[in-house]
Amino acid sequence: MGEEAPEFRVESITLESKDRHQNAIDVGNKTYVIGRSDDDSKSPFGIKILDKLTQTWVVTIVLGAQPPSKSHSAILVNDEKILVVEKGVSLNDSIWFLEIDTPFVKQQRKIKGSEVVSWSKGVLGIAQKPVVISGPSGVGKGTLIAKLMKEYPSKFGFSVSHTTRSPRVKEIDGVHYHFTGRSKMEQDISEGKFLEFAHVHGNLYGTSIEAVESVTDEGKRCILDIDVQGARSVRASSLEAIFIFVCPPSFEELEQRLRARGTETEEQIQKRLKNARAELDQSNSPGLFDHLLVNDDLETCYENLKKLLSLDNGHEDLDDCFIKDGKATACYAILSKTESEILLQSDTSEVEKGAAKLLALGLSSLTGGAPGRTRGLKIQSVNSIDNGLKAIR
Ligand SMILES: Nc1nc2c(ncn2[C@@H]2O[C@H](COP(=O)(O)OP(=O)(O)O)[C@@H](O)[C@H]2O)c(=O)[nH]1
Ligand SMILES: Nc1ncnc2c1ncn2[C@@H]1O[C@H](COP(=O)(O)OP(=O)(O)O)[C@@H](O)[C@H]1O
Repeated sequence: MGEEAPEFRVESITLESKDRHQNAIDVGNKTYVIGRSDDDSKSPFGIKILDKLTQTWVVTIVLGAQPPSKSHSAILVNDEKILVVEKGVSLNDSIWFLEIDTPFVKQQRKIKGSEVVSWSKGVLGIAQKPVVISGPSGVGKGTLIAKLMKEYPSKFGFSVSHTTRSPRVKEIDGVHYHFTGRSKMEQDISEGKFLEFAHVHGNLYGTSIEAVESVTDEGKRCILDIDVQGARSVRASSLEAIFIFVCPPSFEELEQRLRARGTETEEQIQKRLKNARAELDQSNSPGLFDHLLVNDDLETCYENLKKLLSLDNGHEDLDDCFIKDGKATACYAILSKTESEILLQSDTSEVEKGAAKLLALGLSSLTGGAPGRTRGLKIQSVNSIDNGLKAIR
């Protein structure tokens, strides 16, 4: 959670501050003041909003992971978000969006009854859609996912959920789940760190935004094993995914598999079976699941799952960006803007070291956004100012 500005009247504020650590952006009746108020690089990266009509600071909740606290430049992209470009960090870490009025921010404003803004980190290229796998306990979701991860370790990554349930004998913290306490998890949920959460079989389960984004950042396709309530929440979120429901061949077979697994007490098995009936009923909810898979013979089901995944035409187009070395330190500042592109200019000293003088940042194919990353950024180097002007015309 970010800094909360106290509500007090201000007679005037100096918005044209030369302080390179702070920017002021006017949007309608508000002024967004972004950055540190002093030269101390350890001080937090603050956001303050001034209501220009009443000349008061608005108490604001800041959601999302924050940019590194370096110097930056900022520009309004549209009514929904502000682009913030950090200097002195790697290019991969330098592009951020402060969402001020996106659908997510509007929803959070309603929920929290307070002014809300949210950070979303900009990421080059488009990732493949995550895959949500749901189905009753004991149907074989974990078995299918384990097979997929074993056969394609570099293609798929598992979204490690948080849960308040106790670990089973062979489960490893951080691998199968992040095992956590209820109050800590509830606190993180209230701070907007979770994409979805649900009470399942008497425990709290949830997918943190970081769990999904860290898999996608590695260039892998993310697999989520979540219950039907979670699938519904993800459907309603900004995360575009493919939704698969795994059914048992019969209820008796499901019961047998649950018992044979031997990981639950009789009481827990009964609870899981009762919930299974409700989940099976919901699998036909209109518009919820894209595919139903029957897990009768394991190998046949696995082959069908693979077919479904290769049918999807999501694609990684990381190759169509010019900048391959996103890890090198970047010292770019915003130079100008059009509808679809923003031109970034590098420090002279960095240009002498071989950095491109100008970069064109394409904004036309952005996807996602808070509470996760903003994807689909395209960056191209531009050889000269003349070309740069052509690029932004
Ligand atoms: N909504 C939601 N459900 C989850 C999450 N992680 C696991 N689940 C679901 O919680 C239920 C119980 O999972 P678990 O305790 O591992 O038992 P199992 O399904 O019997 O193996 C399953 O339906 C999972 O799909 C999560 O992050 N969010
Ligand atoms: N097609 C199948 N036929 C028979 N047993 C299966 C099949 N798929 C999974 N199993 C077994 O059923 C049990 C439950 O599977 P699991 O993957 O743990 O289910 P889930 O993750 O959906 O709760 C495990 O012991 C697993 O080995």
